[in-house]
Amino acid sequence: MSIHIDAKKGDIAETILLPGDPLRAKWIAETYLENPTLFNKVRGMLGYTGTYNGKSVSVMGTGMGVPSISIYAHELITQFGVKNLIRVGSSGSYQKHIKIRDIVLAMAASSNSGVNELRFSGADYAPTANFELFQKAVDTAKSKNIPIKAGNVFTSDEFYADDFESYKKWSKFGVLCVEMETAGLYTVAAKHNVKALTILTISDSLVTGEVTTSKERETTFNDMIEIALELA
Ligand SMILES: O=P(O)(O)O[C@H]1O[C@H](CO)[C@@H](O)[C@H]1O
Ligand SMILES: O=c1cc[nH]c(=O)[nH]1
Repeated sequence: MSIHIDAKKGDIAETILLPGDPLRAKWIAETYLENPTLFNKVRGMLGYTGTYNGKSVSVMGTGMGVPSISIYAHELITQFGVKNLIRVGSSGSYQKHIKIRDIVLAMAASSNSGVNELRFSGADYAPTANFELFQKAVDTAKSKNIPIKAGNVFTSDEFYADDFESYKKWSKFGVLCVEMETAGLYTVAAKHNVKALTILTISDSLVTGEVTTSKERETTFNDMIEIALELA
């Protein structure tokens, strides 16, 4: 047991899917895993382990934002021996050509989060995806005929930005979309020499104003999950 995860060593698989929403974790476990067993409900952050195509896989919510996912990633890696951390999240599009329900692989994460500025004494650190997981996700998507986009994403500390228009600077510099955890996840994984990848489904667009419902964000987005599960 760690401070935030009520499990024993061995209860959690080496590969874990990490949605922000714990109810999406429950939906993934109940929809895709054989014999899912609940290993955590501390703070309602539901975590399950089951099998997918005969391989042991876990799924657990992370909550929202860099501090929350950093706590869970740290404990999963250091206390439970997790080796492959795959975030499956929702994201807002920054580009006209990135449309609702598109899938984006985060090659790298720009951020306005202060944690790495603090960690690296004011210097820049570029949190990047693990190449092996990235390549496997690209190959899996191709074999399943699932179109994907890939590039730089923005990990924001704000969901409701004071200046809505501020996204346009990132958009101009080629950033594809916004979410709130990847820079933290990639940094913690790198620190501990384990693998991480973020797969996102576009849930809304800052460009067009389109949105999906919270129920859709909880229980759809199957293509992203089907790619992630093949990485186990
Ligand atoms: O759908 P999840 O994985 O929670 O991801 C996105 O959704 C939340 C905001 O609604 C943030 O956590 C953001 O990163
Ligand atoms: O962090 C997020 C996630 C989805 N949509 C957004 O606008 N921001």
